Amino acid sequence: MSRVPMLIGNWKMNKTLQEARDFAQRLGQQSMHLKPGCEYAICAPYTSLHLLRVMLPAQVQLGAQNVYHEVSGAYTGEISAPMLVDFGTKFVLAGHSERRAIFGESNEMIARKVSTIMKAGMTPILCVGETIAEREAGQTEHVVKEQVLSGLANLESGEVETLVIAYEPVWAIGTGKTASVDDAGQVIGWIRQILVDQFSSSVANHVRILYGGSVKADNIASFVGHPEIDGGLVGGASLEADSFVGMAKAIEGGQR
Ligand SMILES: O=C[C@H](O)COP(=O)(O)O
Repeated sequence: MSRVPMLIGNWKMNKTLQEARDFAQRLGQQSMHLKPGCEYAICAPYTSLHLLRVMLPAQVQLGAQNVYHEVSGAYTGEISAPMLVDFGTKFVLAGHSERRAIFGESNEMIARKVSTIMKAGMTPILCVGETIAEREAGQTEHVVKEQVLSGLANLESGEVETLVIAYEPVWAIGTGKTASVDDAGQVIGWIRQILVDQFSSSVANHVRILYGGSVKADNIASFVGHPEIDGGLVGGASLEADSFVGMAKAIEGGQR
């Protein structure tokens, strides 16, 4: 089956309101380049969500970078899924390697977030990927399998087929080093096989699996051109509207 490719920006902890406004204005001026054959979203800091909801071109959906698994209560500093739904948020990242490494999120916590996001009617983007030490020790397949299976542990098959997975080798994030298209395609192929074994071929064929790690306008088409890779989760290159549009054009111009 053919899956609609995705271009998802992750701003991480970047942009004041003025900077977010400048981005949205510039993107709006070029929105004719955001063609319907691809799905677009920006995962912004909470502080920019309202502004982006108002200002982003209609083709670009709203995403958040994190959520807490409880709905309300005494959890100082946290944001719940219903609060994100209020802003019109469609996607929420779960298990980004920066959350795992810097904030100590375990596979179990990530699984709770994934089901919370799904139950609230939003789409989780479950991020998985090995460190350089794990890759060099030949553990990539094992690590990714554990992250995928534990991340999805609280979902039914019908829920799994609507979610998005992002394979982001930790050593390729923000470093300028990308995985080769073949290596990324191989790991994403393993992930799809895990979904076949655990759920069914039909579920596995629906799930979009993205590559992330130093993706930009001049390399995204080669990733999306690989039959297993359904788009990009992009950090640095999503911060400028021109570069976001450059990636959209590259996907549109690529062979898929
Ligand atoms: O979520 C995005 C990834 O961490 C990739 O970031 P990057 O494109 O800056 O390498």
